[in-house]
Amino acid sequence: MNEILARLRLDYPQFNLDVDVSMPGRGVTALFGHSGSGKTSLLRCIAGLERAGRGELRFNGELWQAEKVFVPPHKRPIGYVFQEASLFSHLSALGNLEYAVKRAPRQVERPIAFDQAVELLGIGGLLERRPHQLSGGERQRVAIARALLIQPRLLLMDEPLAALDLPRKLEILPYLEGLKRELELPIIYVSHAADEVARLADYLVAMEDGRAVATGTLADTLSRLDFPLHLGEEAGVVLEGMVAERDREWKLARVIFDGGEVWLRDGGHAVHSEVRVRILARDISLAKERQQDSSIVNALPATVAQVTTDEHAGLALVRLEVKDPQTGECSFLVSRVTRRSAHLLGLAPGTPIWAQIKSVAVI
Ligand SMILES: Nc1ncnc2c1ncn2[C@@H]1O[C@H](COP(=O)(O)OP(=O)(O)OP(=O)(O)O)[C@@H](O)[C@H]1O
Repeated sequence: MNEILARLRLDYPQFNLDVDVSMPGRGVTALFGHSGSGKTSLLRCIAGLERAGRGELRFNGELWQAEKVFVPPHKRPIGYVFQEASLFSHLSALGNLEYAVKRAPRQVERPIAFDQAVELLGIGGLLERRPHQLSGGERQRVAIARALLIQPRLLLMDEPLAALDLPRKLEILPYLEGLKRELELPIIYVSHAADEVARLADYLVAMEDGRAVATGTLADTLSRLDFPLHLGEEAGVVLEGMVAERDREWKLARVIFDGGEVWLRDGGHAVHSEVRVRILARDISLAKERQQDSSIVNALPATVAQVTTDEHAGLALVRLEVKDPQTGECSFLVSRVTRRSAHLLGLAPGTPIWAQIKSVAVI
C-alpha cells in the first residue's frame, strides 16, 4: 500500500512522457536522467501542476488522477522545492515560513514543528533576513523549511541544488541527509547529478526520452551492466556499510558491508555508525593473484559475474560478486578495465579474481 503508482502520458508537440512506474512510499526516490529526459515533467504531473492527458496516479492508496478524477495541486498533500528558491521577496525568512504555517492543514498526524524545521535546515540565525540578504544556498534552505511547514506527506524536489556552485551544494547536502534521517517523509528528488543521487537516493527511476528505462534500489540499478544511462566516469556502485574500526595512527576506517569490507580514509564517523561507500568502476583494478608489493590497501576476493563492452570499444565493464562464504551475504561491484586486460585475464562469468580498490569515497 505504501507506494506511489504513476501510469501517465503527457503529450507536448515535440515530446511525449509515457511512464508506468511504481515508487516506494518512503525514503528518497531519485528521478535521474539527462537534461530533457522528462524528469521535471513527471514531477509536475505528480504535483498536479501539469495534467497528464491519460493515466492514473495513486499515492499510498489515494487516487490523485484517473479518467474522471483530477485532484488539484492545492488539495494534494505535497511540498514542492524548485531549482531556484522561490521565496516571497517582500517577506523575511520568518514571514515566508509563517506563510506556510498558515497554509498547512489543521489536522496532521505527527506534524513537523516550526522549531524542528528551523533546526533541521540550520536557519535559526537567518530568520529576520529578506531573501535578497541571503546566499543562494541559504535561500534554498529557507525554501525547503517552508515546504516542510506546509506539512506535506510527500516532498517533491526539482534539482534543488542545480543552481548552486559546488561549495554551496556541499553545504546543503548534509541538511538533506538530515531530513532523510529525521523525518519519515517520502521524497521524490529530481537530479541529473550522479554524486547527489549516490548520496541521497534509496531508489532510482532512470529516465530517458520520456520513459522510465530502469527502476530499482540504488545498489541494484547501479551495479547493472546494462544500466541504460551512460554514466561515463561516474559509473560505479554505492554500498551501505558500517564503520567497524578506526585506525587512529594511519587515519583509516574499516567499513564492513554485505559480503566484504574496505579500508578507507577516516571520515570521522564513529564506530558502529552507518555510512554509504561509493566505489567508482575506474577505481577498481583486477588481478589473478593477490599482489603483495602494491600500494593498494584493499584487495577483495571476488567472482566475475558478467563482462560487457563499455561505451568505448577499448574498455570493458566487469560485474563482480563479493561474497562471505560463511554467511552467504554478498554485494556487487563494477570494475572498468581495458578489453585487452579482460582478455588477458580470461575474465568470464565464474572466474575468481582479486578486486583491488584504489581509492574509495565514503559518503
Ligand atoms: N510546457 C511545455 N510545452 C512543450 N514542451 C515542453 C513543455 N515542458 C517541457 N517540454 C519539453 O519536454 C521535454 C522534457 O522536459 P523536462 O523539463 O521534463 O526534462 P528534464 O529531464 O527535467 O530536463 P532538465 O534536467 O533540463 O530540467 C523537453 O524537451 C522540453 O522541451
